[in-house]
Amino acid sequence: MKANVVEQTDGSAQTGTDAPDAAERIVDLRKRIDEIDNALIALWQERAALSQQVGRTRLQSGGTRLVLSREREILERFREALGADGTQLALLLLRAGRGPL
Ligand SMILES: O=C(O)C(=O)C[C@]1(C(=O)O)C=C[C@@H](O)C=C1
Repeated sequence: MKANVVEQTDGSAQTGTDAPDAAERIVDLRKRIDEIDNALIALWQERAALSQQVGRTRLQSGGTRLVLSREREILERFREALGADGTQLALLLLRAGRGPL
């Protein structure tokens, strides 16, 4: 393994380049990537909690655990926007909320 693919002593991952300008740019770009990842994690958790609330509300009112037409709508939206990966992502999102089928 190359020395520049291990972690630095401060715990941050190395940039993978020895060129200082490129390393600086990479560190900068990674800041935004980390912000986006944190936002995605928070949104993921919020969505799962909302989905569970919807499920509880429906079950307590005598309704069904799932609404497959709604799931199809969501899967289609993600597929249209992101292609096959979107479908996989939507399947994971749905599972995070309502649990496995
Ligand atoms: O929208 C609903 O009716 C939900 O229960 C939420 C949700 C979802 O996570 O989006 C979860 C389960 C249902 O089968 C459909 C959609």
